[in-house]
Parts: sequence; structure tokens; C-alpha cells
Amino acid sequence: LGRRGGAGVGPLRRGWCCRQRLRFVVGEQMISACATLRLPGLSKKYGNVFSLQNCWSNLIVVNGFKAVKEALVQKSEDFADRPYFPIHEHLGYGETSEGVVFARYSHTWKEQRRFALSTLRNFGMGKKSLEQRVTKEAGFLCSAICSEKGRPFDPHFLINNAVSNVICSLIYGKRFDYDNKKFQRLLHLFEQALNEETGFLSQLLVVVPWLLCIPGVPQSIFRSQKKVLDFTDELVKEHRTTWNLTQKRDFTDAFLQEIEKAKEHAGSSFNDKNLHMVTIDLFTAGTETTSTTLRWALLYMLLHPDIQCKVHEEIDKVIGRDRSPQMEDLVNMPYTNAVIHEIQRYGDITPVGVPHMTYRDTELQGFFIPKGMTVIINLSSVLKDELIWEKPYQFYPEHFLDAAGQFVKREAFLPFSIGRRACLGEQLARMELFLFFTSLLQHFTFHLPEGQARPREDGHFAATLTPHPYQIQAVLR
Ligand code: HEM
Repeated sequence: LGRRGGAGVGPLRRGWCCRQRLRFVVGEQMISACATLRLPGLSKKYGNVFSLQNCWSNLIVVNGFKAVKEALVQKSEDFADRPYFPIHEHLGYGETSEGVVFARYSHTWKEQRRFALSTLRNFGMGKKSLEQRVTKEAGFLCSAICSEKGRPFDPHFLINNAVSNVICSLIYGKRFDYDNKKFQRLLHLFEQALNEETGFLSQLLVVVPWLLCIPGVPQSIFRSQKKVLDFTDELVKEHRTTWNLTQKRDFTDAFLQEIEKAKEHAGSSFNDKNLHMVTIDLFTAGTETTSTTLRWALLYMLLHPDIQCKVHEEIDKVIGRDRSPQMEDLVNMPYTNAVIHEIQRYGDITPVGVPHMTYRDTELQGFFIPKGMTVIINLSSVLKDELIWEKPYQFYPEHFLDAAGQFVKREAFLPFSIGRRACLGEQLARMELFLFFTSLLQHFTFHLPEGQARPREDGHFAATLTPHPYQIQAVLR
């Protein structure tokens, strides 16, 4: 990557050269997959900003807290766009139905992001009403775990069901029992859909989009996605039959109201198709991430019984065993708070976030970067930045504690990213992580089943970095 203007950056000159190129022959998500393994080494060799050749196009990788902060905070708008993926057209995304996560930086995205944030707040995000809903769901989760009667089991499905119930009740006004076969099928389809989207064939289509023109190709590759869309279609149809203009039971109702208001405005992003895309975005982003983090949480508790024991002690001291945890407890629980932060830092579930794209010509760390360049923000390199963290590659809750055992915020704690495209559900996720985690540890001690090999600490990368399947034994306290 050519540094412009020598040591002190001079006036921005146009031009772009790529001296150290690394050849990758697959799409961006696949680079993401390689990322967790290769990028730390590459940034040591090539610096904090380097380019990768992605078949016939280039992309930029930004590494380390300093460079990431410059891109996403100081030059927030310059890096706020998202790249265009031709496969998205076949997943239902369109010009006025871009959803939120992959929407281009535009009026449509602003409108939908603002609407999603304010509507989720109206339905309780960051408030007591939602807190009670999460606590109740944590109660259902604990009962389900209790019914395993101390036998070894894989917590994956139960956690997924509990977490998705929270977002489902916000969006569709519904929760599903853990033995609901239809919902189990949906969650399974969601996982398959994520695998489809990040699988080899999808990546091939990103770099060779004309393959999408072959009749039958998109349908056969995105089978699960289609079924997920059909399921949400049903939920929306149900809403339409029971909804009137005065009613706002959930996010879908609020969106339907906006569709009515926007009927005269051609080209509005409040339309039926976008209702599907926005709600699917929120549902996917809000389920997979939080539930994966909780699965890492239990895994780390298995691997570090001494840390689990300290969390138990703090729960007993501050909350006791007779009442449910509440968000107000958090300030009195510095150790548990530090453990949850460390789970997110070390678990590093979105190592390369969601791809960004430059909105205009810009400059980063002295390098010229043209408009329209895909930019991978290596969040992992921030969460494990050797210049910042004392023990970047160890599970060490003390990263978030001072000498007196009080919780300390760390500027480089960026699992939700930062800047204009930062995670929209951070508040909800933080609430869920605290309430689910403390409820689980209030009721149970988690053990590694006898004879089971120590679970692997490295993850499997698809859309997120997830733990390999493991069994757990939950013993009532
Ligand atoms: C532990 C849980 C979570 C983590 C670690 C996480 C992380 C992230 C990250 C890294 C991004 C990309 C930011 C960027 O492009 O720079 C993101 C975006 C997003 N997240 Fe989350 N997230 C979590 C939970 C949630 C929840 C619960 C929701 C649902 C309400 C949500 C909704 C979104 C949306 C809609 C975006 C796209 C924002 C935009 O492009 O404007 N996330 N999240």
C-alpha cells in the first residue's frame, strides 16, 4: 500500500499503488474466515493498514486500536458505507429494501437505523419493562436446564431459543416454548442460512456473480434462506390480520404503521419487502451474536472453575439466592462485570465485524484510500492488541479491574465496533448478557462431564466465531 506524502502527510494526492500484495482467490467472507488465523501475522509483517488482492479487486484491512479509531471515529463518515454484494439481490434485498446491516450509507439506511433504534427503545430497550421480559426468559431457561437433572447436555439449542425469544417478542410480539418443533426448525434453518451465506459457493458467487444468472443456481444455494423468509412471511401475515392503525404491539406493528403513512411516497424504505429485510436483520443480528457469547461464557466457566467460584461468591453477596438479578445490581458486581467483558474480549465473536466501504476518497494512517474501497475492520486485532492488553491471549478478567478490584472501562473494548455503523443492539445485548449470565450462575454450578476431553478453545468461523460443540453438566446450587 503506497503511503502518500512521505513521513508527514502532505496534501492529498490522487493515486494508488499496491506494493505488497497478498493473493487470496476467494470472496470477502472467506477472507474473514482466514482472518482469524492469518491477519495477526500479516499485520506484523505489513503494518496496520494493508491491502489484499481479492481476485480482481483489492480490499483494505485495518488493524490495531489506533488505526481502527482513526477510521471509525475520526473519519466516521468516510468509512460508513457498505460494499455491494450481488448475492443479496437473491436473498430479497433491493434498492428500497436494503434492511439495516448491509444497507448502503444513504438516506434509507439513516431512516431505518433511526426508526429501529427509537422503536426498540419504545418497546423497552434499556428500560425496566424489557429487563423484566429478559429475566422471565432467563427463568424459563433455568427451568429447562434444571430438567436435564444434572445429566450432560449441549447447551447450544436452549441458549439459542432463550435469546431469540427476547428479540422475537420485541419484533413479532411472540415467544416460543423450547419444545415448539416449528420454532426449533426455524432456529436450525437460521444456522443453515448463515452457513449458506458464508459457505464456499456463496463466496464463489461474490467473486463470479454472473454464475447467479444460471437458472436454478440461487434457488439451490439459498434454500434455507428462502424457508426463513417464508416463516417470517407467515408472522407478518398473522400481524396484518389482527392489526389496525391504532395498534402498536411490537416492532412489526410500528413498521406497518409507517408503511401506511408512506403509501403516498413512492420509493419510501417503509414498504412490505423492507419490513421483512429489517426484521430478519434484527432477528439474525440479535440472536446469533448474543447466544454465541453466552455459549463462550459457559465454556470459559467450565475451563476456569476458580473464576466461576468468584462469580458465585459475588452473586451470593449482592443478589443472594431468593430474588432474580436486575440491572441495578451491575454496579455492585465489579468482578462479574469484568468477567462478562473478558468473555466478549477473549471470545472475540465478530473478529472482522461487517465489511465497510469508503464513502469518499480519504486517508488513513497516511495512506490514500479511494472511494468505493472495501474495508475490513479487524476488531480482533483491537480486542487482542498487544500494545494495549496485558495478557491478550489469555482469559484474564483482571483486564477490567483496578488494583482495588473496581471495574474499569477500557477504550479498546470494541466487540460492538464503534462509529456510525456501530452495533445497534449494544444496549439490549449488554442487558441480556448480564441477566442471562448471572441468572444461570445464581442457580447452577457448571462442570465438565466426567471423561469428557477438555473442550477446544479455538472457535469455528462462519458468520461469527462460535465454540465447537461441547457437553456440560449443570448442578443445582
Ligand atoms: C453480543 C452481542 C452483539 C455483538 C458482539 C454485536 C456486534 C456487532 C458488530 C461488530 C457489528 C458491525 C459494526 C460495524 O459494521 O462496524 C454489529 C452491527 C449491528 N448489530 Fe450487533 N452485536 C450484538 C448484538 C446485537 C443485537 C442484540 C442486535 C439487535 C437488536 C444487533 C443489531 C445490529 C445491527 C442492526 C447492526 C448493523 C448496524 C448498521 O449497519 O448500522 N446486534 N453488531
